[in-house]
Amino acid sequence: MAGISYADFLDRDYDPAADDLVCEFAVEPADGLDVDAVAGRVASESSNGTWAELQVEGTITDLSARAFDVSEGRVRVAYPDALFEPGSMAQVLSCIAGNIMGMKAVDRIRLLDCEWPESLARSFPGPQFGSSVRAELFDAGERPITASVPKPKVGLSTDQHARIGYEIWTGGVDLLKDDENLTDQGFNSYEDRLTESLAMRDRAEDETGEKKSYLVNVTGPGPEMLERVDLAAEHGCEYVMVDVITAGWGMVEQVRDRCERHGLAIHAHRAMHAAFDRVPNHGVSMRVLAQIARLCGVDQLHTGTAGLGKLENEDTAGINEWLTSDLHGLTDVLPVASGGLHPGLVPDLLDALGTNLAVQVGGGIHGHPDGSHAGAKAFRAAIDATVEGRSLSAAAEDSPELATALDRWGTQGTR
Ligand SMILES: O=C(COP(=O)(O)O)[C@H](O)[C@H](O)COP(=O)(O)O
Ligand SMILES: [Mg+2]
Repeated sequence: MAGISYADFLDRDYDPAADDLVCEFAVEPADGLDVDAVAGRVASESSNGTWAELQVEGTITDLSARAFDVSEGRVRVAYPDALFEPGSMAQVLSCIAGNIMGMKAVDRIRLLDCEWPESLARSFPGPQFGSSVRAELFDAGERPITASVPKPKVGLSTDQHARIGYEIWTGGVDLLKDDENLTDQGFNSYEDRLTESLAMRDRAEDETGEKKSYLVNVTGPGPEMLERVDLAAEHGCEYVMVDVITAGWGMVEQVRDRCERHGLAIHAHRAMHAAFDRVPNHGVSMRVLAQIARLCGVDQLHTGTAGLGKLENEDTAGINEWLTSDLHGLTDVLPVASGGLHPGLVPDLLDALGTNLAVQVGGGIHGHPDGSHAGAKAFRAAIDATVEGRSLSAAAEDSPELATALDRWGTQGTR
């Protein structure tokens, strides 16, 4: 028998094994504690220690995490592979972002980044399609794919929603998208919306000769979500949309599994992410949330607008780079820029984020003085011009809709 206490979880000489999960935390020690004391507590509480000294025997300490790289305000912790249930994001997060977030020993603690070893990463499915949808589904060439969410975000009837779909699709947008809080309400039921919107999609495809699709929000009570996925496939949709944070990662894993049976792609909306990542130095970074989403297998993920739109963003470009770089052979994720965008922001957006992207616009299309169809044309004109290297003012000479959008919103960011 040997005693283990917090201090035993700090080991500056530890050299992480190839299959360790290494997590980087920012920590602000509470009054009276130094960073070493906090580092031991973080590794302990997130693996197999507690506040009291425990008498343990055998190899149980093989499952202990080790704080090995400790500097002012920063701690890196290595977690042994055997600590984790393969393929269970809920279990992984209960370790690395669980009790430690509420420890009195720290005033603030933020999980900043993770280095995912191959064994753990490959125990998750990863995306099925990722950024290949741009070429494979939409034949989009060099341009980003485009999406639009009808506004007002809730309250439109099914008929109004589907009609707006028709207007934006025929105006040149690729994807109609449900909003995060539109699911299956009395004013616009899931199944009616799905069938009526897809009927409009078929019409828009016939008229434009372009592929169109629909990001239908399947978020809901657990078993219902899977039924909604089945319905989306039955009715010939290529995607489902999931509010991944509010639905929970276990549910995302189930949806991913069901989508594979049907060959459906997953668009991930991140509503509520800011509850985890907005307060500086506390919570879980958007970078880590994006990593989790990729492992769980979403194909598209909202990652912000590089500060141009209406919502706070954390390092959109860095997160997008991570999502589109190799991760032990897992498929990439197509980043989605959304939130307060309008046509005048497209050049700065693509300059900051490149074109391997989906760009999603709500108010910047439906707030167009001449309506949603004109708004969609203005947005598409801005995308095409930017990709072709033309200025918006030059493009506006050929596109009265773009000229009107630029008169209304200029090229300024939103808030
Ligand atoms: O409704 C919108 C965008 O509407 P609008 O285009 O009118 O602003 C989305 O929910 C945001 O994408 C969320 O933000 P993020 O993409 O940052 O998660
Ligand atoms: Mg929204």
